[in-house]
Amino acid sequence: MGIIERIKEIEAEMARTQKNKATEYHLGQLKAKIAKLRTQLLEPPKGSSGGGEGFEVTKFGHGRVALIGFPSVGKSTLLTMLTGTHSEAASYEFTTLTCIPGIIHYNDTKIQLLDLPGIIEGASEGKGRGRQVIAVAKSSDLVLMVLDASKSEGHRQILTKELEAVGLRLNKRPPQIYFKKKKTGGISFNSTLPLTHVDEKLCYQILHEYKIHNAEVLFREDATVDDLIDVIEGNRKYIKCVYVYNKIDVIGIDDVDKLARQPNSVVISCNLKLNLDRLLSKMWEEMGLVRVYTKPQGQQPDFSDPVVLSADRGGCTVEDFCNHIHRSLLKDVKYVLVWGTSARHYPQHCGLAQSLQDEDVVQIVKKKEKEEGGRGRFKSHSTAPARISDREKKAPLKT
Ligand SMILES: Nc1nc2c(ncn2[C@@H]2O[C@H](COP(=O)(O)OP(=O)(O)OP(=O)(O)O)[C@@H](O)[C@H]2O)c(=O)[nH]1
Ligand SMILES: [K+]
Ligand SMILES: [Mg+2]
Repeated sequence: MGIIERIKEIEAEMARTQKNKATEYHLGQLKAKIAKLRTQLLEPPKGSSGGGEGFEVTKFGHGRVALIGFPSVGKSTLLTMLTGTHSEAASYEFTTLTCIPGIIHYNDTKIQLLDLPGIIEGASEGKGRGRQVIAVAKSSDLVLMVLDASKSEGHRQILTKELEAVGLRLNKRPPQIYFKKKKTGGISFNSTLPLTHVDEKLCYQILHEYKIHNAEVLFREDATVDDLIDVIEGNRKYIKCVYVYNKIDVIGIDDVDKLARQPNSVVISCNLKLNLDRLLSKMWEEMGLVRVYTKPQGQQPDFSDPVVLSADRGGCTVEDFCNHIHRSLLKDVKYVLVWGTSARHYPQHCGLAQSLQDEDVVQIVKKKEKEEGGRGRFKSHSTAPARISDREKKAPLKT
């Protein structure tokens, strides 16, 4: 029997099993069995390179965003509108067959947007080009789930399920469970609060299913058995997702209003160019990019050429900033001066651990180098943290 058939069989058994206290342990065990099989399913077949032809696109820019959705929801139309790169759009399904990259220029950063073939129910099991598409989604920093506003609301759930089946977790953070395999000592099970979903016996049973007999487990939240399995599997990918309802030109205003109120959702129409600005600003917000402007001593910062950092990828402390400029820079840094929202006063002397925020201005003071006199406008020691305003960007920063 193939892996997919075995998954189907266990799923059928779970559906047959009534949920109650007595079956709880058995159901937990079945969940773990399915998770193990799904992980097996993800392993690339022997002898293959893993990727898929037409799907190996080099990362480019400050972040990567993938367009995921059913066929003909308007993904290619959207890519063409946002990036200017042409991607064939047509009224028939599966117009797009490979991964097509474009670049969005936004807030002086470059964001790679990827158009992909439509996926269908069963994609996680290899239907259509589902597996390649999902692999690209996993390599992204943000997923835009494109939905047809005129179609069933159920599509959002079906797609979410497909993505979850291959270990993607949308708009979730990793469960607060500490888990460490040991060589000896048996299993130690603890929690920092009362648990309502998982008890010691269930945890032992799940670990047993994974043939783990020595480990330390500490629940720091009231997590579920699915959370525990995610932590044991350890291969889950937590990605932000914005739900994009396209084609609002063909539905009534009441329905548009309802969709727009869903969490993490933006309603648009490519045909009428409606609300694309809102989509871009939502995308920007979710990516959490941090632009930092370098101010050479005695000169103006170049406000068109930021160093772009991210808390999720690589971090955004002063140290990360220095490493970004040059690996060897760090050893020469005495301290840095920071202007912007992360500074308590202007300018603030900061160490390497200081976190930077979007639109901060940083001057690096090297060892043996004299710091700037601080005569300029930013020396004004204002106590309220403030964002470098557009006006200030245009005005000369005399120092
Ligand atoms: N009414 C309406 N139609 C749209 C809109 N955006 C795209 N379409 C149409 O929807 C159809 C499918 O568009 P595509 O961009 O090819 O969709 P896709 O998601 O890339 O499709 P596949 O590549 O086949 O998965 C085309 O006929 C588009 O003209 C919109 O905002 N409103
Ligand atoms: K299409
Ligand atoms: Mg397409």
